[in-house]
Amino acid sequence: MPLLPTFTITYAPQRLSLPDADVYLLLRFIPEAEQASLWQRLQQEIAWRQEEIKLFGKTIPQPRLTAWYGDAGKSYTYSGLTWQPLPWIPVLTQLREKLLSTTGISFNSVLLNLYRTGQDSMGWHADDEPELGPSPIIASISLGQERSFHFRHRIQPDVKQKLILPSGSLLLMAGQTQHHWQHQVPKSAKPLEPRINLTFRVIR
Ligand SMILES: O=C(O)CCC(=O)C(=O)O
Ligand SMILES: [Fe+2]
Repeated sequence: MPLLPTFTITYAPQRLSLPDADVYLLLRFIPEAEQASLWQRLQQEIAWRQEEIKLFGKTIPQPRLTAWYGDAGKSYTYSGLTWQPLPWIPVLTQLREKLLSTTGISFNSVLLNLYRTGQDSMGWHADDEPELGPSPIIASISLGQERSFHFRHRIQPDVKQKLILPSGSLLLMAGQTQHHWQHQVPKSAKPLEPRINLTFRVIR
């Protein structure tokens, strides 16, 4: 299997050495002292739901809880369903503003994922829906249990990069990343604590 250069962890934003991709990791986007209260607010204030998905003609519950917030009118079509976002609430508006001051990007929607245990996961996919435009920009914040995050190249699926996303980190995916790469959060056989992930997006 072709090996990509090892990714070294620092606390400055780092660009990953992935070919055909623009991916940056900032490990301490949410300071440690703020993580517990943010976690608590998100757990309590978000309208978490377990949605169903159709897989090979069968309807099954998604292996995680989700919620969708954003500007009115910015709907999103995904798995054949069109989702209307819930209106912004202060805890999410504050994070959106923090992202604006850090990245200069004004995000208008956010998909939240709650991975309850190591058995919750997200399968291989790319966030390349037409409403995300030709170069989707996604800002992904992680809180709680650190989890593995894998990239694989679309036309050379044995070219992979594996990361750990720790609590407080920000992963930015931009440019042509979604065209050339897929990503996943695999299940873990180990018992794991819950993790909340927020993926802020720009819907056209
Ligand atoms: O949980 C994560 O880190 C990834 C979530 C994700 O890929 C998505 O919401 O599209
Ligand atoms: Fe994704």
